[in-house]
Parts: sequence; C-alpha cells; structure tokens
Amino acid sequence: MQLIDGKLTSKKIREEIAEEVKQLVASGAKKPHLAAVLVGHDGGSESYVAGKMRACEEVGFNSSLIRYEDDVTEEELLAKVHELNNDDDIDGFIVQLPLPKHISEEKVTEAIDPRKDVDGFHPVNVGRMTIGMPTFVSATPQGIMELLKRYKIETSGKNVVVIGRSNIVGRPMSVLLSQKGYPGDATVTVAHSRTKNLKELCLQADIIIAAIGSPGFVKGDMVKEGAVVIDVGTTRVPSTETKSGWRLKGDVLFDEVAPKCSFITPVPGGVGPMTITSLIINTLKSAKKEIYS
Ligand SMILES: NC(=O)C1=CN([C@@H]2O[C@H](COP(=O)(O)OP(=O)(O)OC[C@H]3O[C@@H](n4cnc5c(N)ncnc54)[C@H](OP(=O)(O)O)[C@@H]3O)[C@@H](O)[C@H]2O)C=CC1
Ligand SMILES: Nc1nc(=O)c2c([nH]1)NC[C@@H]1CN(c3ccc(C(=O)N[C@@H](CCC(=O)O)C(=O)O)cc3)C=[N+]21
Repeated sequence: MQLIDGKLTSKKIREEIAEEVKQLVASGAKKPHLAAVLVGHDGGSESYVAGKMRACEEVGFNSSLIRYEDDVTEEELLAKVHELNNDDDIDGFIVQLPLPKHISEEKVTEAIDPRKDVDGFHPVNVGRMTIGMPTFVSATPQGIMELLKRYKIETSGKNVVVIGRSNIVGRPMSVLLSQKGYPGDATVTVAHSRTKNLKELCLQADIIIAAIGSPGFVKGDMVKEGAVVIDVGTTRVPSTETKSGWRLKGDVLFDEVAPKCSFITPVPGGVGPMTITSLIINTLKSAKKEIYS
C-alpha cells in the first residue's frame, strides 16, 4: 500500500508557483490577487478559507477576505460579486459555500464573471469542462487528477466508481475521468443515495472516489484487493485528542481499507491541500490570461 501524500505534493507545486510568481513580478507584472467572500461563522468554512488565504501568502499572491454576517441580503452579496467582477486588480475570486438558506447559491454562482471564476463553478466553465475546452476546472476534481498523474496511476480502461454527484465534486470528477486521454479514458459509474447495489459496484472498481460527507462510509468489505481509493470526505467530528476539540474524518474507514489498497489518500493530508493548490493554480492561470484572453 502506498500513501498518496497530498500535503507534500501541494508543497512542491506551491514552491514551483512561488518561483514563477517571483519571476513574473521581477518582469514588471503585478502580483496575482485572489479574493474570497465568506458569509457567517461556520467552523469548517472559516478554516478552509483561512487555508486558502495562507496558501496565497505562501506563493506570493495578494489576497483579500471579504466577510459578511449570516443576515447579509442576496442583493448585498450580488452587489459585491459585481464589484469584484469589475475590479481590475482582482484576478479571481470565490464565494465560499454553503450560503445561508435565504440566498440562492445558483444566482450567486451565475453572477460571477466566468473569467474570474477560479472555483470553476459557473455554468459556462462547467460546460467548457464537459466538452474538453480550456477552462477553470473545479478545484477538488482538478487536484485529484493531478494526484493521479503525479503518482502515475493508470486510469485507461479502468472501472471507476465515484460515490457522490454534487456539482462541485462528484459530477465534475466523473466527467473528467471519462474524458479522452490521461488521466481519463476510464469507465465511470456515478453512485448516489439512490444507488441500490453499491457494495457490489465498489467491489468491481479499480478506483473508488468517495465524496459523500459520511465518515467511515466505505468499509473494508466494499473494496477489492489492489484498488486505488481517493477519500474526498472532510467531516468535522468532536474529539478529545485535539486542542480545537474536533478533528476531520474522511468517508473511508482508513484502518480497514488501507491494507487492501495499492494507493490511498489520507484525511487530512490528501485531497484537501490539493483543492487549495488547484485554486492557486487557477488564479495564476487567470492572472496570466491563459484560459480567457
Ligand atoms: N477535501 C476537499 O477538498 C473537499 C471536501 N469536501 C467534502 O466532501 C464531501 C462531499 O462534499 P459534496 O460533494 O459537497 O457533498 P454533497 O452533500 O453536495 O453531496 C454528497 C453526495 O453524496 C451522496 N450520498 C449521500 N449519502 C449517500 C449514501 N448513503 N450512499 C451513496 N451516496 C450518498 C449524495 O447523494 P444524493 O445526490 O442522492 O443526495 C450526494 O450526491 C463532504 O464531506 C465535504 O466536506 C467537499 C469539497 C472539497
Ligand atoms: N466556493 C467553495 N469552494 C470550495 O473549494 C469549497 C467550498 N466552497 N465549500 C466547502 C468545500 C470544502 N473545501 C475544502 C478545502 C480544503 C480542505 C483542506 O485543506 N483540508 C485539509 C485540512 C484542513 C483543516 O485541518 O482544517 C486536509 O484535508 O488535509 C478541505 C475542504 C473546499 N470547499
């Protein structure tokens, strides 16, 4: 069993980017600038956004955090999105999800200029990804593709089961892995809460990608010998062993599953850091006008 080290891979990529940013700035360009909009005080969102801001600092980007209380109106939020769309200093921005119930995530996502949508959530970017055009690809699936590449994991003709069909993880992941080329050319099954024979499907899978949000859902008896298991889940559970009083748990019951795997990602230290690194990569692409001129 080999551990896929997302933290180390992220560190390497961020060092490469820091070097590139130094050269860009030396040649007279401005620093890339990522902004994040955070609504409310959810512990998970706070910590992920803090991670994104820290990553900006690591690679030499400018960053801005724009905060609102839970009672912000949809109009106010949309006005901020328009302001960021029109701010020439901002290369890319994200609105951290989930948003409070009274705000339409769909409306907010659609209001973001696709050229600044470094999360890759805008329908235009999702469409472009689906037909294989250059685009901002959703950060988590993009990070997983990068891990598959760096660990030279074969995907061509493999049976992949993606558990979860969310717009930000499961669905884009399934699209990318079924595209032509590497890492792709896989035969992909998308499973969800209505899937009936999930255990049997998983036992056929060469690669399992778990993006459910249910700690320890994937058990040892669901995984075939030699499989590759990618754990996207990050659920915060109470813990007496940490200072913060909580810790992250993945969707995979690691101790049971890991011994059967050829490769597996841990939580934390697997997919999470790569998500943030992909966002940084997308922001650099935006600053360099690589996707949209
Ligand atoms: N590490 C990282 O960078 C990231 C981690 N995450 C984490 O990944 C997890 C998933 O996130 P996200 O995709 O946004 O979640 P969503 O809640 O949007 O989607 C969860 C998906 O899992 C499916 N599901 C739920 N229960 C079952 C079940 N019993 N059997 C089969 N399928 C089931 C749902 O099915 P249905 O559609 O039928 O409801 C749904 O498609 C979360 O833990 C989240 O925190 C998310 C983004 C980034
Ligand atoms: N607009 C938007 N964009 C997102 O990218 C987005 C979002 N909304 N909403 C929620 C999910 C979740 N997500 C994570 C990012 C980093 C880690 C991460 O870095 N995890 C570390 C641990 C971090 C810690 O300890 O707090 C790890 O797994 O090692 C996890 C999860 C991004 N999301």
